[in-house]
Order: sequence, then structure tokens, then C-alpha cells
Amino acid sequence: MASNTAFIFSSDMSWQDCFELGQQLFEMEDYNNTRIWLRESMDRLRRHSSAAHSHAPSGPDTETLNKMEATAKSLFQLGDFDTAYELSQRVLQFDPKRIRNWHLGDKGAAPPSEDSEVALLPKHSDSYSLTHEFAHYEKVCRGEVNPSPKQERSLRCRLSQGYHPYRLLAPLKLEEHSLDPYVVTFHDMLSPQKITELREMAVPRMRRSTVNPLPGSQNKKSSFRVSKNAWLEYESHETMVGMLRDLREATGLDTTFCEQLQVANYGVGGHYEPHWDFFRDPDHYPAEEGNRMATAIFYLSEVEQGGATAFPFLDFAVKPQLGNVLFWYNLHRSLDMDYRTKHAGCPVLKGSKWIGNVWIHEVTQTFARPCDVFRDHEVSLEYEIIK
Ligand SMILES: O=C(O)CCC(=O)C(=O)O
Ligand SMILES: [Fe+2]
Repeated sequence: MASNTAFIFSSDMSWQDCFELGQQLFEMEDYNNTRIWLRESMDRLRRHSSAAHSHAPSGPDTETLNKMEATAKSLFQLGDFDTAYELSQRVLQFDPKRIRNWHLGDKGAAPPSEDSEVALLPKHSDSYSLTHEFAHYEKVCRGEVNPSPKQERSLRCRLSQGYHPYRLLAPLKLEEHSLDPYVVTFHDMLSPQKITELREMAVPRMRRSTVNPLPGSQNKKSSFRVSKNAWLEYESHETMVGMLRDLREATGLDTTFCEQLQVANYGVGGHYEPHWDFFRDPDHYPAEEGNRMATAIFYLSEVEQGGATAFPFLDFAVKPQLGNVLFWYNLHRSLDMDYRTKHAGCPVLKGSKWIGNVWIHEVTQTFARPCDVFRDHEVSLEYEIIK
């Protein structure tokens, strides 16, 4: 009877339903729930296929297998190896010719289809992770490399009066990491209470972080950068207005041209591989603001293990400490790019990492950081080449 089919009060979900749900959650970047639904769908598929075995072999069609394979690959790149393994086992069960070592960058595996939303950019460059430079970066992250005593001898921890009379009364606690290029930490710049407020403001706006590979092209998710972030307007809260004021007092720079505050969160495995903060292509920044002259990272959490900010060419890594600000110049005084400032967010091994990035642009800094008589960029040119 029609009435019997019109109202289905209780219906069991098929493995395809669960898979579909898992995929939707993946697109929404809800990775914890993605995992639950994909695993459930694979369990159901396993039960379904063993029940069907006695009659005729039944399994996913080619299109579904493509989707499963693409999803497994993306999960692998995101570091969810268990679920990726589970999915790939099911794919292999139905089509043993698939998934030939794609985790090793095998070009023979079927690529995710063009319109597949789950496709990620390939790793930074598969070949980059095989370079000496990358191996050295990993050592710096692990704390196996230290600056030479000669490098360290000239470095100080001291009180600084910064660039404002108020700082005579409330000096800044300054720790030097490198003098050339200039990389320092200002200690205790943000109270735990303000940090809590900031994080609360950011949470509802958090999205998966992207990188911008080519001028004019869309920002892309990438396994090169695994984190979430939110952009907040400084004017929207007094805490952020205060952050810019403190930076002006600490560095003497003008903050007229800053991008919005970028609050980023890395979970376990989250990282940001070595990169420069300046843009190499002038199309990437407004000419009237100029390039990113300086970076200030406010540490909005500590990290139990891992998660340091590493400078592989300078042989040190800075451990996140609540309320501290790591500051450096990305450009030489001549406004040429300083390639020595390549840096990275090391993988978080335990805990969760929160930071607030401030990028200060070059135009309006003429008097705050005047150029020298000569260009001073040659010293960093050799660091442009990946070794
Ligand atoms: O996570 C870090 O420590 C570094 C972040 C970073 O370099 C960036 O967001 O540009
Ligand atoms: Fe950076």
C-alpha cells in the first residue's frame, strides 16, 4: 500500500549513506567526525559484502571507488593514517590494481578527479622534503642543532625602553635570538585573560588555512600548511588595538598598514613547512602598502611537545610561551627580501598551538627604519637556493 512506503519511520543507513556523510564532514573540515562516519561506512561495507558473498559478489561501482581512493589519499596527507588505511584496504578488496604506493608519491595511482573537493594540493614539493635543507629543518625542530657559541656570544636578554616614554616606567623584557637578521622575543606582552578573549573571538571564524600558490589563482588548502585560522579586525576589540600599540612601542614601527590579525590553531600533527613571509611577487600585496616588512607572532598558548617556530638557516627554534611575542624583519633595510628569514611552524607532537600573526607592511616605515647608504642584501642571496 502507498501509505506503507510514504512513511518510513525507521530505516538503517547504508554504508553509502555513511560514506556520503563522512565526505560532507570532510568538506566542512570537521575531521574528527569525518573519521567516525568513514570508519562506520567501511564497517558496514565489510558486513554487507561478506553477507552478499554467498550470492553474487557486489561492491562499490568505479565512481565510488574513485571517491574512496581520493578520500583515502587526502586523509593520508592530513595524517589520519588509520582511517586512510581502512579505506584503502576496502578499495583494494574490490580492485586490487588500485593504490599503488600513492603514499610514496606514485604517479601511477589514479589521481583524484578534477572536480573532487577533497583533493588537496600536493605536499609543498615532494622533492623539497628530500633535500638537505628539509632534513636540517627537521633537526632544528627536534632541538638537535644549536647556534654556535660565537653566534650566541653577542646575544643578550635585557630590559628595553623601546620607542615610547611610557616604557621608561614599564620596560620591555627583550630576548635576542639573532642580531642580523634581527629576531627577538618580547616577553609577557599579553595577559592570559586577554588571550582567552582573543581565542574566543577567533573560534567561530576558524577555517582551514590556505596557501596562495600563484598570483590571481584561488587560495588552496595544502598539506604544506596544516592548521586552521581566522582573520580579526584590530579595531573590533580593544585587546587588538592594544596589541598594535604595544608593537609600536616595542619596535618603533608604524602600524598603519597591517593585515588583519590572523589567529591560527594547529592540532596534533599541525605544522607549517619552511617558508618566507614576504611575498616574492608584487602582485600579491597592494603597492600602496608594500611588502611584509616585519612579522610579529603572539603566542596564544604553550605546546606540550613540538610546535616551535624554527629558523633553519639561523639554527634555532623558539618554543611557544604564553603571552610572548616573536618579532623579526623579513626585509633588509634596503627593502630587498632577506632570504635568511625562512622559518616554519614545527609539527605539534602533543597539545595544541595557538598563535596570532601580525604582518607589518613596508610603506610608512621610512623614518622608523631608514635605509643605509648601500644596499645590504647580498648577504642573504645564497639562501634563496634550496640545497
Ligand atoms: O606557527 C609558527 O610558529 C609560524 C607561523 C608562520 O610562520 C606563519 O603563519 O606565517
Ligand atoms: Fe610565516
